[in-house]
Amino acid sequence: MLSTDIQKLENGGTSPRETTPFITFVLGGPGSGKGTQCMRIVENFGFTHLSAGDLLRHEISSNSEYAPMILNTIKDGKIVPSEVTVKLLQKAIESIDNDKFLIDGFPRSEENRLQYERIIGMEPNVVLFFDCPQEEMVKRVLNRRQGRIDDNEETVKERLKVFMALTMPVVDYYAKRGKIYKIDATGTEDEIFARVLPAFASLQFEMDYLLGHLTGHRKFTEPCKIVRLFLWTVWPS
Ligand SMILES: Nc1ncnc2c1ncn2[C@@H]1O[C@H](COP(=O)(O)OP(=O)(O)OP(=O)(O)O)[C@@H](O)[C@H]1O
Ligand SMILES: Nc1ccn([C@H]2C[C@H](O)[C@@H](COP(=O)(O)O)O2)c(=O)n1
Repeated sequence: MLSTDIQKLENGGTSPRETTPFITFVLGGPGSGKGTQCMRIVENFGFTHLSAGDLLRHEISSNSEYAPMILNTIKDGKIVPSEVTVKLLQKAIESIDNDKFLIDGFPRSEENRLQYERIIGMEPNVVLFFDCPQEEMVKRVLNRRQGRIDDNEETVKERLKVFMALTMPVVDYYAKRGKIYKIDATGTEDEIFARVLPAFASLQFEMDYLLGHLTGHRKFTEPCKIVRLFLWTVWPS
């Protein structure tokens, strides 16, 4: 057995990395605009976008052993067993050479979250929550017209029920830990992205610091900015 394989087992299956990646979970109801905004975050901040739904749809189209079960679960608007989804995420994270991941549509339930903690274990640094009224989500899903088997009135009703019953407790869990960044997901795509931008602008220093990307003069000037901001907060002039 290679030493990297041993380390892999000790890490619960995840390959050793030089730095722990910066992980952002992206949550919100069906059609709240998660995927749309993730594309913009990728363009602007260099994240790799991993959509749990896309990984599962890819399994269906590649006819894997799980394909029939995943297809039926998605058709019914329910949640695929966490072992399957977490394994797909783990494989994707291990195979991609980036240190910033946007994990979209995950964790969808407490079971998803616990399985992720057991197998992958990298704490999310921040959790974006796209907050959208149900009527707007239904309108967007029914207008999507991308041929998805779950974009119909009956399935969307079930997905909304599942979202309220199983995903909202995950949002509450991260809110209690101060990790939720809630975004009003109404309005145009541009208006919503304008609300997303400040989240990443304020995280830029933390990301660069944790990932060891502060180089040259920024090693000195960035901590100085934080100290100045702190002093200004305590003793505004
Ligand atoms: N601000 C917006 N206003 C109107 N339509 C939007 C807006 N943002 C996204 N859409 C459209 O709504 C549909 C759903 O958006 P998107 O796929 O990004 O949502 P999602 O949260 O990823 O959905 P799901 O969880 O069902 O995959 C898409 O057709 C998208 O083009
Ligand atoms: N963590 C997840 C993510 C997705 N699914 C299934 C059930 C969803 O309705 C469907 C589509 O996902 P979306 O593209 O809307 O994010 O995929 C799941 O079971 N577990």
